[in-house]
Amino acid sequence: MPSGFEELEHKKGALFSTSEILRWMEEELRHDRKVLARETEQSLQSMSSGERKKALFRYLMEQQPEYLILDNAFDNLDRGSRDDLVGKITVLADSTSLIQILSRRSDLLPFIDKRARWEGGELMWLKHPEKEGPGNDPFPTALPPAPETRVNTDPFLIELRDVSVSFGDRKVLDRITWKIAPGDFWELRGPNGSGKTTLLSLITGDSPKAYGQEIYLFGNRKGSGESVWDIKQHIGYITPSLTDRFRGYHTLEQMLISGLVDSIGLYTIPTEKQKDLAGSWLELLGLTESKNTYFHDLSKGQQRLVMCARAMIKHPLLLILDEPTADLDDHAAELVVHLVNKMATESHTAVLFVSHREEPELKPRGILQLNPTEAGSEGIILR
Ligand SMILES: Nc1ncnc2c1ncn2[C@@H]1O[C@H](COP(=O)(O)OP(=O)(O)OP(=O)(O)O)[C@@H](O)[C@H]1O
Repeated sequence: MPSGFEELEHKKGALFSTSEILRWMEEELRHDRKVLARETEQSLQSMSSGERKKALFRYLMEQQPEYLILDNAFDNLDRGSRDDLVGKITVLADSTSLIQILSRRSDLLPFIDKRARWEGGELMWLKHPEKEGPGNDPFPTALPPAPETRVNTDPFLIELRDVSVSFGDRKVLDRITWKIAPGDFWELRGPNGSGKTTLLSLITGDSPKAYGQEIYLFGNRKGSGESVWDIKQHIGYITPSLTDRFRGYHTLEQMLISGLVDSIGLYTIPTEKQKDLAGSWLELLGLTESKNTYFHDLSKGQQRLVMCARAMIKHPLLLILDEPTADLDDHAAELVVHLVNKMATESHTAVLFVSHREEPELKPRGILQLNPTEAGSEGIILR
């Protein structure tokens, strides 16, 4: 037991974390055993991240732990689900010891009275609240140019007309009409389970639910014979889980160049032109000295910046950033938001930012809000 936690030594503890959810998902897939959501037919895999968190919390409460570790408990939660969880935790705090691990200062529960910082492999107990970091422009150089000029004559990259999606009886999207034009900067908002991931999968060509609907992707009507590849070649995409697909040893330079050839890892010898372009991105990120460093040796925040740069390096027509600040601390999240603002303003790429957490520094020019109703979520354009 680390110093400071001796009183919990022989007590029964429980862990509320994303890794626990992943563990139960694995259990469900491998052994076909439902533990977290026994009362529903639905698999954990198909649940929204908010629904999974609720299921884990319910299960842990049944175990009646004497202390509970909350590992970034509010990541991936919208405001309503977060308030709901804060309420439950506040009640629990009367009878149970809590250890809150957090990366974003705004997540700190008001009644947590002892604080420590994890630094250099050690726990440092804090006497005073920490100060905010400085807010200078972290990326002063210009955005590296597109490797080739693309000619796009379509007025809209994406067009959805009255698109509805249901899974069995569950109505998820209700008559969504939305257009993304070249160079737009959109934020997609909506509470947990409102259908954000479902909507993204219609745009990326990954959902069979797109068939038979009026959806136009990069000038083609969906279902007109285009392949998923035809769609994906126009899209740069990141989700936090994409990082997990890069197993093995890839240097930063290789990681960036792999974004030009759309591969997970680099299996061709890069040209000098590709190396120069990767060099310009490394300079922008302040990582020039680290060009031969392995991606997995970077901090999580640096990895996320590199993943954003990798998705943007070819200046795709559409860049989709799905929860790009999830699991990051304040400073790292701020850097990602600055980089996204820069990519949106200094390029012709349309940017779509999806996040539960309101990022105050994000400067989208349009917001699509999904509002759940009985008939599925309606899409409201806020700006
Ligand atoms: N394959 C599926 N089968 C059954 N239900 C599904 C399936 N995929 C999604 N759903 C349901 O559709 C709803 C919308 O899910 P979706 O993942 O799109 O929401 P979300 O807004 O991305 O949520 P979150 O922000 O929590 O990730 C949820 O209630 C989810 O359980």
